[in-house]
Amino acid sequence: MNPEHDVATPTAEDRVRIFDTTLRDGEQAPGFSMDRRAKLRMAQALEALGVDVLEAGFPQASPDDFAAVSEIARTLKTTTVCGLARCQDGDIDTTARALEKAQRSRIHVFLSTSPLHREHKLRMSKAQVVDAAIKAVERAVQLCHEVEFSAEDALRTEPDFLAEVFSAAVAAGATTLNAPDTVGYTTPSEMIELFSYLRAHVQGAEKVIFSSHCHDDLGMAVANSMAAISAGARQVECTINGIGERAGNAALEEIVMALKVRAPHFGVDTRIDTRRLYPTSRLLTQLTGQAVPRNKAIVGENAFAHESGIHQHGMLKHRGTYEIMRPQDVGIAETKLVLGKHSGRAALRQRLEALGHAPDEAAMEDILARFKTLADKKREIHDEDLEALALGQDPQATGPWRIVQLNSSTHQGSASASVKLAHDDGHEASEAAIGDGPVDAVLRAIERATGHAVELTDFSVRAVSEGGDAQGQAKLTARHGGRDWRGHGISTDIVEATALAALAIVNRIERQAPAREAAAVAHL
Ligand SMILES: CC(=O)SCCNC(=O)CCNC(=O)[C@H](O)C(C)(C)COP(=O)(O)OP(=O)(O)OC[C@H]1O[C@@H](n2cnc3c(N)ncnc32)[C@H](O)[C@@H]1OP(=O)(O)O
Ligand SMILES: CC(C)C(=O)C(=O)O
Ligand SMILES: [Mg+2]
Repeated sequence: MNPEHDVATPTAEDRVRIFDTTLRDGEQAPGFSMDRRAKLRMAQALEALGVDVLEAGFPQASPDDFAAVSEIARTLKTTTVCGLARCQDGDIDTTARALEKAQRSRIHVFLSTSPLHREHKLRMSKAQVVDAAIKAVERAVQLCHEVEFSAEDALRTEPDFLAEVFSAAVAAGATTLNAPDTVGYTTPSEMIELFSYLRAHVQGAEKVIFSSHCHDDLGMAVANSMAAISAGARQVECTINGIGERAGNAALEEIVMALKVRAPHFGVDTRIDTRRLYPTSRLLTQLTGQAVPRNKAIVGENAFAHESGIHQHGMLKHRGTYEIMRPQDVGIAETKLVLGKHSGRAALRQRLEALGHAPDEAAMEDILARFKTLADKKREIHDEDLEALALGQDPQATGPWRIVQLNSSTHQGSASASVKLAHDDGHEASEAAIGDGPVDAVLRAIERATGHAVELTDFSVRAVSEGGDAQGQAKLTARHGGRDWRGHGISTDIVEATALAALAIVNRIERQAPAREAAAVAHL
């Protein structure tokens, strides 16, 4: 790329308003419904993130959505709170009531303008559409601080008719004009063409803010939003993690970071505190139960993780070789070099050294060979595997402890568990414990029986098969001796899966302790 071309044409306004619709368009997609408590929590996080306008819901949709919008309107301090309404008196009045307590309120009225929607969905003529838009904006203007008008399916609307509707909406009092690509059909060059056309042909264009609202059906929502910005849009509508109808909306975090990382190219900025992007994304996944893909830009688990040796080697020399932004800038603690079958010597040695091992060249060759064999079998190699390799042990060994018997029960809020364990040296240990739940109780019983105290730092259970006898996989991370240890167990019973995972950790600790002591003595 020639850096000389990397400069945007300067525009009069250098700030893009972020209009977040996670709680409206995002929430209306299957699988993403949130109740009002969840919506309020998310709204507070979005205000802390620094969004300019927060579309809190569609108050006419349901009593709970009305209550959610009202509560958000009452709670937020600096963010403009917005509610969506059809061009119908009932919707507009309900939305106004929901927004009554907002420090700054916006009613967002919308109406389809494309021929397909006019003829088949609304059964309205062009004149009727213009008339309905004017009446709705005029009514809304009386009831809130500011009004946004959206021409649904704008990108499949005749441009001259779109300019006519928008001109009428401005005359009626709308101050933001939104041209949504409702079905994610358009391309970046078409976006530039349309926004340039609208800015030149809408009467009163100089008094209003043009906005884009892109869907991701063809995977171009963010690219189209960026194109709209480069053609003068100064509001973009987007959602955390890109959630929204069908394939979703443009992802907020991607737009914001594109504007930041490529600042000289776009020449405009936002008010977003980018360090809150990752925590906000995580909060949404917790509230909806919908995880983001590992390879999701900015907030996915792999966004700042590298497994391949060539990339890891480059990263160890200069992080700029394979990362265009710092993880800390989006709220992620650090870059991860994940060890797997694609890794090489450089990353392996770096991790071994971090764990306190300094193998010479010959030992390193041996560890590398065993590492590759293990990595072919196991997807990721963790610190405890490396420890075993460095200490000349078999990382896939099991024991010395195994479960002979396990019982757990829950009664009126209290849980207890008992375990009988057998050790390779022939002795058996039986212990019982109570806990906050059966999982906690079984962990306490195992600690007592084995004599190893482990502090649980992460715990997850997920189904690995379907049906009534589905297998559950428990994954535990525990802190012991100043480092993390991982274990996993699979069973149709999640308490047993947890016990197996805990025992895997205890066994690793016990297998490695004598070898580590011997290694330490050998170094003296
Ligand atoms: C592109 C978008 O994302 S638009 C927003 C989509 N979001 C939602 O629909 C979520 C909330 N929606 C709802 O809860 C319900 O659909 C409601 C409460 C709005 C309406 O429910 P109902 O009255 O039962 O109508 P229904 O949903 O079956 O059909 C929609 C009606 O709105 C009309 N309509 C659609 N858009 C508009 C509009 N912008 N302005 C005026 N009328 C509209 C349709 O023509 C249809 O009218 P009809 O009942 O006279 O045929
Ligand atoms: C209501 C409008 C803005 C919308 O969500 C769309 O057209 O996609
Ligand atoms: Mg939409």
